[in-house]
Amino acid sequence: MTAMPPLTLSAAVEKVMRLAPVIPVLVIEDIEHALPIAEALVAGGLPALEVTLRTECAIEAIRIMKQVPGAMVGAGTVLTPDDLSRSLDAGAEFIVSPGLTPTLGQAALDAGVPFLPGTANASDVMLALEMGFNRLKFFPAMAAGGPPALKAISAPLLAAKFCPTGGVTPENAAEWLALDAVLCVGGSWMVPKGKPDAAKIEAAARVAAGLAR
Ligand SMILES: O=C(O)C(=O)C[C@H](O)[C@H](O)COP(=O)(O)O
Repeated sequence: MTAMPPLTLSAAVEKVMRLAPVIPVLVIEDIEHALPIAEALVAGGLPALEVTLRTECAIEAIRIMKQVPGAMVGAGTVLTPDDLSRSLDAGAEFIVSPGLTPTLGQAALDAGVPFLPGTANASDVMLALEMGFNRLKFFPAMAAGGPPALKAISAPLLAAKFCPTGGVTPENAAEWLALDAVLCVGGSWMVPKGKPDAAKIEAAARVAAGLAR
């Protein structure tokens, strides 16, 4: 793949972030769950799906979820260039990481893939900006200080826009989405552990998709 210049990649990340107010963060324990979960989330209005590489079947889940019309499937918990390349081989359309290392950032730039690196403080954001990334995850959002922390961090770093993730809930999502620096939030609450209940997942997705921003 030809590497895209960083600005184009930022626009591509922003497109993913603007698909819906919430990006579901998914931990797929059983490959049989992948299709019903993706179908229910997309039906409920959440097309961007982040499949975390925390389970054995995550890479296969990316392949399967991509079959759902309208789904935009990305990989989360991408920690190394090897994780990144396995995700891309499976067809991941965007990459999310809990943090940022120069090695991983460079691998994402070389691959020309939309990349949402995790940041938790001003230095993290400055490193990301230095590398050409300005659409960022804020992680762990609540533990790192919640909305007041992100408001303070983003005030001098105007180029950066965020997807807070980690401790975001249906109760606090609106407060995050009201911040100027926030384009969307990430969260796992729409899909509880265990055998998926498609109707419940779709209903939770519909509420999440209806959040104002
Ligand atoms: O796996 C990753 O790449 C992460 O960075 C962590 C996830 O974003 C959070 O674990 C989601 O947090 P909750 O919505 O509080 O469950």
